[in-house]
Amino acid sequence: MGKAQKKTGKGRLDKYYKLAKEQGYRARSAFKLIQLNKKYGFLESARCCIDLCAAPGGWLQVAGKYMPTNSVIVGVDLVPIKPIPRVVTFAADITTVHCRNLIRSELKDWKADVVLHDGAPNVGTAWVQDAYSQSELVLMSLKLAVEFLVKGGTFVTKVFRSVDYNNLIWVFSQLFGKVEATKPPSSRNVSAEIFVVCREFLAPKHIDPKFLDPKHVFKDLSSTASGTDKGSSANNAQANVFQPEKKRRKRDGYDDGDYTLFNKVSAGDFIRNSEPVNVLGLANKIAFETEEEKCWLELSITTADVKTNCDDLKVLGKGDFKALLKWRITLREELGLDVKTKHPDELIDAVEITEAVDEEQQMQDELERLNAEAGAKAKRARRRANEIKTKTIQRMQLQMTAPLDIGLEQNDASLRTGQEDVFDLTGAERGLRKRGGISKLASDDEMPSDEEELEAVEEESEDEVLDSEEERERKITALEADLDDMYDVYQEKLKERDAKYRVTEARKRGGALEEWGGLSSKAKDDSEDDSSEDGGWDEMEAAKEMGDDSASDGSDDEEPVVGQKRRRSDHTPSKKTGLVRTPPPPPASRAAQVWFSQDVFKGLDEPSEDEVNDLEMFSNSGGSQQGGWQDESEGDVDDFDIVPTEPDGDIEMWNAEDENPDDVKRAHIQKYGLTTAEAVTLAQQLANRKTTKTHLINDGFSRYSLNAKDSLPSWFLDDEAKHYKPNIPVTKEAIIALRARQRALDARPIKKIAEAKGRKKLRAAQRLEKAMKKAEGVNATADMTEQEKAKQIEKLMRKGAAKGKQKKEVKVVVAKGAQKGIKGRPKGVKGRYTMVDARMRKEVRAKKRREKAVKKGGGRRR
Ligand SMILES: C[S@@+](CC[C@H](N)C(=O)[O-])C[C@H]1O[C@@H](n2cnc3c(N)ncnc32)[C@H](O)[C@@H]1O
Repeated sequence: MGKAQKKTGKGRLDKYYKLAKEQGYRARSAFKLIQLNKKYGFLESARCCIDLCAAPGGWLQVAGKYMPTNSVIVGVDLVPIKPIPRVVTFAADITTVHCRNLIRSELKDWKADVVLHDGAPNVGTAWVQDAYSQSELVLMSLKLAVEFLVKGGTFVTKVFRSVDYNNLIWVFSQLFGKVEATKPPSSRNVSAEIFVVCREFLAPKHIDPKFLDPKHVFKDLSSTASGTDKGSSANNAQANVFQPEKKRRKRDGYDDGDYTLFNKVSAGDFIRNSEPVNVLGLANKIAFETEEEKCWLELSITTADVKTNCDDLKVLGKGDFKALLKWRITLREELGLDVKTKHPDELIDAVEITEAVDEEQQMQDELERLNAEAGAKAKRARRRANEIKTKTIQRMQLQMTAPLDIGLEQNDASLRTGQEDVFDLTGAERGLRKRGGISKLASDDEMPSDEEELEAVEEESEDEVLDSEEERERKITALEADLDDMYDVYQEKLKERDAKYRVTEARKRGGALEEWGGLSSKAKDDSEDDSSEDGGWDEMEAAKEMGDDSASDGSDDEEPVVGQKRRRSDHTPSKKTGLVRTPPPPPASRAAQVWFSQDVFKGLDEPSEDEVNDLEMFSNSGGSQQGGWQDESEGDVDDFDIVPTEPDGDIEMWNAEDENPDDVKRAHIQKYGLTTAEAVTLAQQLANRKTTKTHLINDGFSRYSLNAKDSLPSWFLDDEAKHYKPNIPVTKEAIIALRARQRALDARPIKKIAEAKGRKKLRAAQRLEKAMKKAEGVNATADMTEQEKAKQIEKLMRKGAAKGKQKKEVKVVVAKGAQKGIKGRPKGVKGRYTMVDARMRKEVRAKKRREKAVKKGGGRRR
């Protein structure tokens, strides 16, 4: 058994407690139901469930999660339960009629598929009393269960290991087809609780009320069951002799008419009785009282040991009993009661045989033997399956079999070929071939054909010694190495194919920007290789040709690459021009091709003279910004990319690798503020002195930071980088603060509106300027009086300050009611107006639709 769990203090806050907190369950007990349901699966198919003693509601939450939507869930407890979505709860005592009525009124004539009971009375210190009231509560819950359960339904209850346990199980087995007691892993070892899952409710038409009456169940059942109890007197007597070491409980009390604790038998009875074993088992002492018996004491066969043994039979062991039985046989022969036909030892053998008849022991031995056999068999099967799998993978690499032959991997999406993000085994194979791995494998003389392999497997099953541990280890190591290789090849493929991936990788490595374009000479070689093979880039292109929109995401990302400034680590100056030669970029995606085929990009392939000069200057001076433009003067159009660039903000970004990461972070925070809820939470905690810098630093030394990564495979590390991260709790306040900031950002006008406002301002300024000029003209006029000038200027300025041409307001009059069908101006309407009616609205809308369709060119034409 494992280490005992602490039930107090921190021992309570075990992993299930934490899990419950993490997953939002109200009580750790939720996991008990989850585990019970995992084993028996009663919730998924249930449409109605009653949870008795449900507070605070952990089991209800689980029921709500696992049961189908629209199912009915009712929870009852002495204390009120906080609302849970789609769960009805009552506060009631489950032992009362009131509770029963409440459930009835809720369910009407529905029946429950599952009744749960995790009740525990409010326990005090008297254990026996507590256990009894728990058993009573269980019986009460059973009473409700039998009333509300549908035939075939399930009743799950918690019982305690106590004297009543067997009685309860007996009652359950009278009412249910299957009764199993189990202790889910989340139930603490120190707890005496056990969960009993009763399935297949028999729904008998009439249930004897005694089954549900604590008085009868907990008192009378033992006598009912005693008929089959092994501890009946005769059995006990045998057992006392053959296994005297075992102390048996006297479950059925004293035998009828025998109320004495001390039994004495006479030696004569023992010698003459045809069942001496029973005599030995039942008696406490063999007495030598008659004259004849006293004579037997004088015989040489009656040794001192025999005399002592006869004095107190209850303290004897198996050997002593054997000695007494031998003595009895010899004496009977002396007395002429038996003919000396058999050697006493033979008789003892017979006794031994009788002893072996101890069924319980026999069954246990047999079970142990069978278990051991089954275990060994399973181990052998596992080992063989591993072997076969290893070989199948090797064969697959040699294209001797399809991936579907491997049961496990065939479901693994990462192994499916023909998709962008797959763990491309074809590619892996190519990679291996490049590394000589496949050739190594292929040249391996030991590689068997299918038949050979089958034979080998058969041979192996005959001769298990061949499967030595070392051999297995060696093969597993080889397999792991192969898998690592495949993963590397897969990563390379990914880089070649997916621009997005390259960007992410580049960022991750803090500016390993040579990865950006995948344009190193090696990449070029690879791409050439690939072009002759299936899969890879060609496959993707082919997929796109076939209108595979899903790939267009990645291609969209590539668009900016053409015009962007790139940095290469691998730049070789051209012999002729001294320009930096870079391998060609991967062919643009279809979307990119369409985009760059527009007129506006025409001619961009050829740099102007000035640009070439600039480029030469850059390259000669060891400038690090190249790519994009093609150097046709080489006549090798596809081979070289040259990017003319000017130092700008981007360069700073690309050179970020040289900077101190802390400085970069600080600059980022200064520019954009804290952007994550975790960061805001920590900042608030620091500001409110809820934590200190030292604390945070100490917390930094966690399992995440001290995670040894030596000799771990790269695929594992990549995966861990994605998922093995500290979970920093965030506060409500942090979220509120971030949301407020986001709202403020959202409230800022969008660019278009800001531009429109700017235009408006500009026009107003232009108008004012125009008015001022005119006013100056008026002022300079000599043939106007000062008063006239002032009037004129005021008029001009007013006009200048006013908005542009105001649209004249048109009043819309709906042609209904009194206005319907009238000709001319409607009554009470002044100024410009327009009449509208429902017909007109439809026509206008239809017209607009048609216009739109014609514009798009795809609409229906009439
Ligand atoms: C262990 S808790 C149940 C936990 C629950 N299964 C969960 O997951 O949240 C036991 C509950 O039994 C309730 N209880 C005890 N006696 C009861 C009774 N006679 N009627 C109703 N509820 C009772 C207690 O109030 C207590 O809330």
